[in-house]
Amino acid sequence: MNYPVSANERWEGGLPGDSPGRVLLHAQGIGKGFGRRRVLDGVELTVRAGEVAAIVGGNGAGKSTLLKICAGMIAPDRGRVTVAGRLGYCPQQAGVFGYLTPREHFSLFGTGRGMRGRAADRRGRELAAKLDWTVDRATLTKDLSGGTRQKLNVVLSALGEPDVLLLDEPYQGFDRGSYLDFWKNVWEWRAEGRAVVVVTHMLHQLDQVDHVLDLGPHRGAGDGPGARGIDDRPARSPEALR
Ligand SMILES: Nc1ncnc2c1ncn2[C@@H]1O[C@H](COP(=O)(O)OP(=O)(O)OP(=O)(O)O)[C@@H](O)[C@H]1O
Repeated sequence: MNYPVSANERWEGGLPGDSPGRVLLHAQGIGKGFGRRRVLDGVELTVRAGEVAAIVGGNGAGKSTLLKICAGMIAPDRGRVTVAGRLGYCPQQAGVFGYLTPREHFSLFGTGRGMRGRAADRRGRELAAKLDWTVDRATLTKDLSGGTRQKLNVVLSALGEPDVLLLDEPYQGFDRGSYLDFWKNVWEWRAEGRAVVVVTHMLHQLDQVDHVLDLGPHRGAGDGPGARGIDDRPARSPEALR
């Protein structure tokens, strides 16, 4: 998806009151089910330039499903998603190749986004360094540790300077220092005017994000969807979510 946001488009979901940036991601009335199970129902998410949104909820609440819909990986049953600009998506399961090195990934993914191979390699290593990862030339991706493979996943999503970053539990396997580095990157991306959406089970950072979309606890099949729609107020404190 690479649709411009038209100035006269009428959003139904309401917009954050005091955020200056233009809308970069707008998910409107999203509904999705699998078989008889409704997972998402009427979910709204609006993220402007320079904002960070967190998607929280219990296992099976539909967080990854919503992100995949926003990334254009799967279609919603109802509703629509509008993305302005370039999109970077970090899936929960890394889509990487075991017999390529990380640097080969940088070139491959970067050139796919219009970068020159060398520039992509350089930028990939810069982004890796920001996660405290010094990339060597020889190690194959299959031989990376789980946390480092996940860093590769994050770096690949951020290559090509996307306007909208969708990150699905991106720090799995990170040590504490790398976890803090990751959030530093998020604040930098926000400062650069990107829109960042993070699916997370970690509630510590929620008082620092601009929006929290709480998809509620997973209640099991038959209890209806966990999705309750966007909380488009300023982010609640972690205490409020417990
Ligand atoms: N392709 C699919 N086919 C059938 N059911 C699916 C499919 N994808 C997801 N589901 C179901 O939809 C529900 C929501 O899944 P999803 O992965 O979005 O949850 P989640 O909130 O990301 O969970 P977790 O916190 O465990 O990662 C689950 O019950 C899951 O089994």
